[in-house]
Amino acid sequence: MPSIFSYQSAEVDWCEGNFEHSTVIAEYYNTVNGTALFSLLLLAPLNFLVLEGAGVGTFSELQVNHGTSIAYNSIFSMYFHMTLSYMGQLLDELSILWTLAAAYSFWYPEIYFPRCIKTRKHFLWLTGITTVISTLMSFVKPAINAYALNCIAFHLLYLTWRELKKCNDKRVHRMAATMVVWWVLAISSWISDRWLCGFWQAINFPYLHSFWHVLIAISLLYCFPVVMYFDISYEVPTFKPKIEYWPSDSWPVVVPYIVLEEPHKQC
Ligand SMILES: CCCCCCCC/C=C\CCCCCCCC(=O)N[C@@H](CO)[C@H](O)/C=C/CCCCCCCCCCCCC
Ligand SMILES: [Ca+2]
Ligand SMILES: [Zn+2]
Repeated sequence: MPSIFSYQSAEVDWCEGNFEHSTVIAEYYNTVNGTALFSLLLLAPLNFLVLEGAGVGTFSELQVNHGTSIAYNSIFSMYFHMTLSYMGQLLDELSILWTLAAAYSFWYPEIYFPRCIKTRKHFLWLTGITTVISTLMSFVKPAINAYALNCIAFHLLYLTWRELKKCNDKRVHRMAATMVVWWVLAISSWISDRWLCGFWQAINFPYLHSFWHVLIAISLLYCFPVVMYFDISYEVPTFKPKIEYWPSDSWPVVVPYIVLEEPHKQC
């Protein structure tokens, strides 16, 4: 019986051939492109500086904490693709589950709480209990965990749509549209790698999962400011958040971030 740390003991094996470029790294390109998530960490210092300057410390702390958990996602993803071990798969999936749980706990707008939940503290308990149960269930059939995690994106899409209906800030609509386009490209790559591997191998291009890593990281780069925009609108209604791009709007490659303007609430 192989150990849970053994190479290739995971239930899942991605389309890229194993040990083709290295004797210690099972899926070379999937491992290397796992670093794409680190690029998300750019967001943490940028928003930290801007929001701290405006005296809204709590948001920046959350950003930094979130940056840390995304760093873990990135490290566990690389470990998984390097070893294709059962432990690697669970660390990868469970770190995503707990990062999403933390994001929901802090940023899920109160107006969408279930009727029986009256305070954010109660919501924290609900999220915590749901996450612990999901963690235990994830050992039953690890191969379906990633599908379940991907379904959460549909809930995020639904929330974004509900919020956009109430919002007339064109920059937010544009940012949300950009996030969705990158996510569609990302999820198409992920599904294609899983379901059409024979085809990609036949044309000698089994690298779609490594594209997923980069595309989902870009989508999240746009997702965070959208989520923060709505959170600030609810939590600090005296400020009006505004989406800005670094280094400027006109550059082809930009990092989005939030600045705060007083007073007025638009969404
Ligand atoms: C009010 C809630 C706000 C939520 C904000 C979003 C917080 C993001 C939290 C987690 C980051 C996810 C990091 C992804 C790591 C990918 C690692 C990876 O590739 N793992 C694969 C194996 O290597 C595995 O098969 C993939 C599993 C599926 C992961 C699904 C993640 C969904 C994240 C939601 C993305 C939303 C983007 C915009 C949606 C329209
Ligand atoms: Ca493989
Ligand atoms: Zn991966």
